[in-house]
Amino acid sequence: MRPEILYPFFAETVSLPGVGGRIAQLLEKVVGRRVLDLCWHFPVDIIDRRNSPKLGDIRHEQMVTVEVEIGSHDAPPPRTKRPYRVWCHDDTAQMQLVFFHAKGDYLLRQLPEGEKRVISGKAEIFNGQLQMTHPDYMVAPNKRDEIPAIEPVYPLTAGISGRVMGRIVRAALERTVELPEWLDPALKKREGWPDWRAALMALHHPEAPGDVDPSCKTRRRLAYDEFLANQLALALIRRQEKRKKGRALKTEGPLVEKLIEKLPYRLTNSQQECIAEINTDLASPHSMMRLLQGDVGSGKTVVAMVAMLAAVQSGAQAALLAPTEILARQHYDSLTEMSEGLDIRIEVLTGRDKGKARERLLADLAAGEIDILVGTHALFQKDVVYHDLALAVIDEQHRFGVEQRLAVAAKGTSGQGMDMLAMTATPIPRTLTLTAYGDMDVSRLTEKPPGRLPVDTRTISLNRLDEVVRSLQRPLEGGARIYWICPLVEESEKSDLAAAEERFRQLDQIFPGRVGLVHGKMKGPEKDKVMAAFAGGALDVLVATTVIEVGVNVPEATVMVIEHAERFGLAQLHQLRGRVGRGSGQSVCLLLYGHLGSENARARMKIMRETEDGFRIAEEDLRLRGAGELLGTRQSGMPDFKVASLEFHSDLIPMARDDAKLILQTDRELKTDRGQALRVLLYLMEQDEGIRYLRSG
Ligand SMILES: Nc1ncnc2c1ncn2[C@@H]1O[C@H](COP(=O)(O)OP(=O)(O)OP(=O)(O)O)[C@@H](O)[C@H]1O
Repeated sequence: MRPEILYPFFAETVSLPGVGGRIAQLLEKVVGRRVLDLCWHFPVDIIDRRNSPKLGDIRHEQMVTVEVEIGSHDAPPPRTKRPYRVWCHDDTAQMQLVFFHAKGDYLLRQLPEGEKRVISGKAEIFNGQLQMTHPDYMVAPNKRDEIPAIEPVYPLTAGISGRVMGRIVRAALERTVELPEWLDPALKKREGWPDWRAALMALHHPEAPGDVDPSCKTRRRLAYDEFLANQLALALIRRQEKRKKGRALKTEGPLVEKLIEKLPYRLTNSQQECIAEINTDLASPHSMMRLLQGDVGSGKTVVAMVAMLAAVQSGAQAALLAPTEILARQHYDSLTEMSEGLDIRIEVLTGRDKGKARERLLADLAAGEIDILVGTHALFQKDVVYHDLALAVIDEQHRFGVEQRLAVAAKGTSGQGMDMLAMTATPIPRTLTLTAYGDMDVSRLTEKPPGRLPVDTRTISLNRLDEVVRSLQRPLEGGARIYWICPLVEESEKSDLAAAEERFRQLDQIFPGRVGLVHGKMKGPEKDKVMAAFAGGALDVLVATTVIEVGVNVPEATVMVIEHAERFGLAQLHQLRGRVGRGSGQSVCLLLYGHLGSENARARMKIMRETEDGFRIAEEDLRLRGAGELLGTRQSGMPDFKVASLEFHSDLIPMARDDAKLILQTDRELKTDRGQALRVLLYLMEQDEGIRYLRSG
């Protein structure tokens, strides 16, 4: 149960003064529903109103607070678009105050002719005339104090102005209370970190530009708190899993032997090493928590299959969780193909399966008649009951946080530990794996199957689109298959779709009957049909939005065209490029760029040309990642943090991990004063799933 001291933090924003239903709704979109969410809504900049020059000294676009005398009002004739203007002056110059859609009476009251006023806002010089449009503040000189010297600038949403957002956040902060200190005093002292509430207040009341810098000390304290909560939660869950009686699976047996015998290729050394590491875990009576990290196309599927067969030949079941329906079905197809002649039953279950068929499948699953179940999140819904699930494989390009992990663990046979194998193609740098996986063990596929040629990557301006399209003729005649990826347009799936549809029509005119289109808004079966046609060679060009997840495996595809490549993050580009170069043919990746406005975009293109090494790309990605600049960063499979930023604070992660470990060694059930405070922290950061494993205290 959430401690009472935190109640104010979890109150709804509508309970705040000045927040009605409409504002609460708008807030929910960008910030969230609760007071707590407002606490984490930090300013990104400041407005400094301390500059108070004479009118004659003002520069264009300067933020100023000036004392003036109000002159004449120049109201526009009715029903014209002209703005309302008010003249004012000091002893050096004149300035025009400009108001659109203004109410004259209101302005006459606010700015009576002949009176002094203090005005604050951004001044501009327009055709030689000094003016200020919609000043932020207009007060009588004796109320000058009402104008804040420095104001925080918050990220906004349409419908809520900066002023209103500032007021709402301040109202939320007033509700907050000091919380017991959960930090180790020595650490706090060493880092020079403030108390928790003081840190929160300071971040919302910046006094200098440095105070809104995410790497400032105050922000680091709160980031550390969040990492600490994350690491503690993971450690608690891991401890709980370890407490369960694990089971030893038979890693050697007829199924695995047969599979390896009939594979059309030899396993790479790297695959063999990973299989050996996994086998050691499976064969031991402890639960496995392992991450299989392998670059795109490194052959993770067969490694997972070997592990799943170990479960099956031990008389138990295995499940494979894929991030999307397409991938679930693709995994299902490739596992089914691999299992030919093995006499096992593999089935697939996604959100699409409903009614009688689903019921039958669930009945068979509960009866133990299904050996391997592949699917999406539907695998872990409440009514899905396994006969005896021993291994869950999570092929994960998406979030795999604490909650997801618990949902998976809940499907094991009661009281028994379950083995978990997470697979990721995102080569996340080591420290970062800690945030998603805690101290999970890691196996790495460092080698790609032999005979793969490097992908020839080129960057080309979108201005040369026609040329690019023409150049596809040759490879198509040679039997190549081509992916054409249309970019994600921020927050408007509609226009994504429109762009993709237009490109589809255009290409279809040039290569009639050979082009297919898949996008996120399509129904599952429709998508499958197009994918199958492309995989089978009935279609040669596949136009797709990136919503179509990236894990597809069509070894015959050798050309990848990515439109507006500059809009993608490095990790995503790498993933997409990884769809080609999976067979023995020479592959090409064409990165079509629109506008390489930023340094960063140029750097990303350059790195893509230079290397195919996923680890190098991941490091560069992290280095270059401008917060919010990249689309689709969520796909990297990392948990979302509210305060901490992987870009600025990742050095704190190992510290938090060690701290969490030590805490649980010395205060196993979080019973000491600090332990109690840490419980509060876990609830505050909404990482409290692990608390239920503590003896009450
Ligand atoms: N040892 C091997 N020798 C030759 N080909 C292999 C080997 N292992 C796997 N493959 C083939 O390589 C291709 C890629 O394998 P797989 O789909 O498992 O990659 P992956 O690691 O899942 O990559 P991604 O994350 O990009 O989907 C498949 O066509 C598979 O049959």
